[in-house]
Amino acid sequence: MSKVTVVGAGNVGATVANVLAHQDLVREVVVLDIKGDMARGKALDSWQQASIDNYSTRLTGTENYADTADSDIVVITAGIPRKPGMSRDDLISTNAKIVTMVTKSIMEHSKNPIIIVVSNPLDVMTHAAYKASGLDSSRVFGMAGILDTARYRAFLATALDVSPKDIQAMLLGGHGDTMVPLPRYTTVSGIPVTEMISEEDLDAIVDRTKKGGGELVKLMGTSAWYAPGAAAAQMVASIIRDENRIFPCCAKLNGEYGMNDIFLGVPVKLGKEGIVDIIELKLNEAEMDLLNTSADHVREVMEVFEGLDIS
Ligand SMILES: NC(=O)C1=CN([C@@H]2O[C@H](COP(=O)(O)OP(=O)(O)OC[C@H]3O[C@@H](n4cnc5c(N)ncnc54)[C@H](O)[C@@H]3O)[C@@H](O)[C@H]2O)C=CC1
Ligand SMILES: O=C([O-])CC(=O)C(=O)O
Repeated sequence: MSKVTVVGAGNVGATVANVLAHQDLVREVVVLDIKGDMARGKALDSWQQASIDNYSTRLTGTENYADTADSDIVVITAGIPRKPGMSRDDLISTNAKIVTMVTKSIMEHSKNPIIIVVSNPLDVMTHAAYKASGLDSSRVFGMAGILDTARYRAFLATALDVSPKDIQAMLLGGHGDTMVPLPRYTTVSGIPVTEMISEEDLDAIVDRTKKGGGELVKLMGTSAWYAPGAAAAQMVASIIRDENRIFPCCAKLNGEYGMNDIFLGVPVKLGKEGIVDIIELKLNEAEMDLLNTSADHVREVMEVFEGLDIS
């Protein structure tokens, strides 16, 4: 495995490329954007950082899909981000066209890549890429849960005054305000989080996590990029290293959690062929209700997608 393409050289795409280069895991990262000079500029800037930060990964920028030929992994970040007052779902008509077009162009030059989708609204854009690619669903999935749990872990680390490194957490559902952080599956160095924080404080953190993307949009006028970029790069690393790490990712369900034909955040094992396994948690009734509500919301956005004229 040695070639990764990142589509979109904006805030998230440039960060994914830069973090990946720092991991020094792949021979080549190609950054593609309709703004070719922006892609070339950001790739060149990152490449000029190589001797300072000690990596060999070669970065190049382009607007030409021929340069993405034979990519092992493609990370799609192309599309518009939201502005204050918007929901991720408001991006659908613009981003559905972009993600579909990008995926088709990628598939003209790479036979069997793994595609990681980042563009929003995430769950439905992952479906769009899956549909446009014709790839097996084990090779097309979305980044959201690593970011959402990272926010949850950061808020908990602040509240408990501990390192975020020691907080382990799982989260399910769509990448929106209906996402389902799981306190029952949250530990601090093996200690159940519920033994370390009051129910009231934990509820407030769960609520803040659900709205975590919006909090940053409000602060910055556009959406986040450092943690999202690092999260996508972490998925790439698990695949390249064939590590079988378990992360919450947006995956196509084939009967798991009693659902079919829907892309939703669930724990998956990520290895060199993509999703090796989807892990089914033994949810209690309240958790299952929350997951069903989140799935219903994703289905509503799917209906909007099905009604769009993408061609
Ligand atoms: N899944 C997640 O957790 C997250 C998702 N996002 C989403 O990622 C997407 C990108 O966000 P940012 O990087 O902040 O936006 P940005 O505006 O900084 O960058 C987007 C880039 O996409 C490029 N682009 C647009 N159409 C294209 C096309 N047809 N082909 C190639 N490139 C194209 C633009 O020229 C621009 O450089 C947004 O949809 C945003 O909502 C952002 C953060 C987290
Ligand atoms: O909030 C947004 O629009 C971008 C995103 O998905 C996130 O940062 O979680």
